[in-house]
Amino acid sequence: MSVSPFAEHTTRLTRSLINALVSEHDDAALASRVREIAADLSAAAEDPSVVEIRDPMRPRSRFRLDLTPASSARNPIAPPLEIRHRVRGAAEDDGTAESYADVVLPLQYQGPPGRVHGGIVALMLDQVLGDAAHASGLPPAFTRELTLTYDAGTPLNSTVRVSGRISRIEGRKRFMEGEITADGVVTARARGLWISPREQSAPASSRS
Ligand SMILES: CCCCCCCCCC(=O)SCCNC(=O)CCNC(=O)[C@H](O)C(C)(C)COP(=O)(O)OP(=O)(O)OC[C@H]1O[C@@H](n2cnc3c(N)ncnc32)[C@H](O)[C@@H]1OP(=O)(O)O
Repeated sequence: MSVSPFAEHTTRLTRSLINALVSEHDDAALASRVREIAADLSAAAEDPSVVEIRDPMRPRSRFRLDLTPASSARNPIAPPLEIRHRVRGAAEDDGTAESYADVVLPLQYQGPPGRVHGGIVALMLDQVLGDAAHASGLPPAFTRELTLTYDAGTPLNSTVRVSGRISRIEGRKRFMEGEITADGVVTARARGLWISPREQSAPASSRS
């Protein structure tokens, strides 16, 4: 579902406010940024219908009404995770359907200095693997198990790619795998199990 320009603009300004809070340690500098952001918020709220934004997110997530703290365009605590779909080709050339997002994480997502917090790494992989688990025609499923391996720091302030795909399906169970790469180097890997609740899967006679 698309998000209005006003809602997305307000989300972006709120992200800027969050960023100011973690970036500015001097109250005078913080106050200056707060005044600017407040003025922008007020100006947009004067007439939401005329608000325009550059490069709007085009949510392609399989979750129709995405309000999650992982990828919603109207939830400012979410990383700006615009999930897309592709079939791996060329270099990989295995024809596997994949969900992926290219994302830049600013300072509010920091764990160790200069690196993305491990919980945020897990959040993004959970969301992208969850999206991939809902490839067309498959019923809703929940994360049952998620195992992370942190191979290297995931950098802040530069584009990283979060990818996920189905490795195999057994009845109600979907085994998933994915990773985060920075400049083509894997920084974190995830393996997980998604399960459809019994009532959402096939009729009783064909349950697995
Ligand atoms: C509108 C936008 C929406 C956006 C949604 C975004 C979602 C983002 C991701 C999430 O946050 S999901 C939320 C976090 N996860 C949960 O809340 C799930 C909590 N768990 C459950 O609700 C239930 O455990 C679940 C529905 C997943 C499964 O319940 P069941 O009672 O149907 O499972 P059951 O224990 O019977 O296990 C099913 C099968 O898997 C097997 N199994 C369980 N754990 C396993 C494991 N770890 N490895 C291998 N097999 C396993 C289990 O043995 C069994 O095998 P059999 O069918 O052969 O008997």
